Amino acid sequence: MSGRVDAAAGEDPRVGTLVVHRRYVDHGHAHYAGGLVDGAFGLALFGDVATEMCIRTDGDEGLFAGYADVRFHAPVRAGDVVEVRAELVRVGRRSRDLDLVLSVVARGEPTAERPGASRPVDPPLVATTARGTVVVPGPDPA
Ligand SMILES: C[C@H](N)CC(=O)SCCNC(=O)CCNC(=O)[C@H](O)C(C)(C)COP(=O)(O)OP(=O)(O)OC[C@H]1O[C@@H](n2cnc3c(N)ncnc32)[C@H](O)[C@@H]1OP(=O)(O)O
Repeated sequence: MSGRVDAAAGEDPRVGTLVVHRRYVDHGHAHYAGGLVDGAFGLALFGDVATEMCIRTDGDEGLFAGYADVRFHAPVRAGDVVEVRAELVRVGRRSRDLDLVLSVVARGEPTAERPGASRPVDPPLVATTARGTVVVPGPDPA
């Protein structure tokens, strides 16, 4: 897995912070016909990228409070390489809202002759999107 963080200007200086992870979808995750991966796999990756976001913005792993508007736009398959992005879009007192996107950036195309054949997916295929809310600890009482 790789990670990258950028910050952009916003009302709260943390708004616009971006965290990106990449991950190979190993064949142990294939759950349905055709190597299809279950939707919960993507939600677990959203949890990981949200955790790094909380670490970056608040010095704590945070806790996921909920998801809104989870959408599965396209399948994720074993052998894919996926990119997961979290962008901080709102900072509350202890809550933080994240826009979450999982895209397929490479996909396996195995054949009998070349079982390892795979190609980059360009532009990336948006597979799953959601809005998530995480909660971090409040400031220590003085
Ligand atoms: C990102 C993680 N590292 C990885 C995970 O995925 S953790 C695994 C899944 N999550 C959990 O197991 C968390 C279980 N839930 C809890 O522990 C608690 O419910 C909570 C910590 C998430 C919230 O509890 P509490 O601290 O008592 O909340 P409040 O004091 O009432 O509210 C604090 C702020 O959070 C907002 N909020 C609370 N619940 C929700 C919700 N379901 N959806 C959206 N927002 C929620 C609440 O509005 C407060 O916001 P502000 O502080 O005013 O900004």
